[in-house]
Amino acid sequence: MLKVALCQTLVSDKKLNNLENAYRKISRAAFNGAKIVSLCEMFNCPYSGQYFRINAEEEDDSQSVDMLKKVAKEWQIYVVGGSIPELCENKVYNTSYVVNPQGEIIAKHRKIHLFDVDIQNGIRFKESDFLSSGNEVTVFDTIYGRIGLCICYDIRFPELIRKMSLMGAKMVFVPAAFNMTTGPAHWTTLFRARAIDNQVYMFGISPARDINGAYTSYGHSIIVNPWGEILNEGSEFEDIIYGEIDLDYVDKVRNEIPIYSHRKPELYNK
Ligand SMILES: NC(=O)CCC(=O)C(=O)O
Repeated sequence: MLKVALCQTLVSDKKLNNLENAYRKISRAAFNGAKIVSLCEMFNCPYSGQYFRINAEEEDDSQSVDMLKKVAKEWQIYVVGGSIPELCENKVYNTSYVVNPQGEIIAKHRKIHLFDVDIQNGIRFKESDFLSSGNEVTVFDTIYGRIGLCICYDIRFPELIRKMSLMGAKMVFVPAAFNMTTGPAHWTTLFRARAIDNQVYMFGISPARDINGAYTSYGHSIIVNPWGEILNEGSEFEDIIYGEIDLDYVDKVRNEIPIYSHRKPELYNK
């Protein structure tokens, strides 16, 4: 069994506090036996347009990435570093870094699908006013097997998670920050759907809810198994959510309902 932890941190506009809080939470999760620990989307600044550029960091000059490397090496764990605003050639990306137990970056995902929505009597957000989009599907290898990685709104694109599964991912991490319109409506269903669709473990990592913040996250970080069952789900408050993962169970479900050998891509991949 593999112990995974999701750190649902309360993110403020004080970057150093956010980094210290993330460092403490990751350390506690590792102390409690987690071997893979993940943070939420934009763990170093609030998920709100005005904070992205002023908190953006270049990869080789990044306090946030340095913290991820340090804590991963100290505790000999994998850290899925939620996401941060990444500055590159004057563009800002919503980027997730993954660090191995040696403290090296082994993956980097730039959010592909930007959250541009306008819901009547609900949330209006235009991420593309502030951020540029990535254009690569991200999977990475660990001693526990291949893992897929995408960010928040990316989960709404089933083809993306299917692609990761076809590339061999048995677990998919989704640092995210759903809100009070779409969170209650879709969060749980999306994670369960992607888990059942692809027979993978799905991990959703949210910031804690800050009702006074510029953006109110839903919270409810979640772990779903390949059968679509919720193994653990957080509340709206700060917390660490743990899950015991059995990767043989992925194979069991895939053998029992062999969708990968039954699929007929020649009919629908046109
Ligand atoms: N940060 C995001 O991409 C938010 C996505 C979201 O809330 C959704 O409903 O999708």
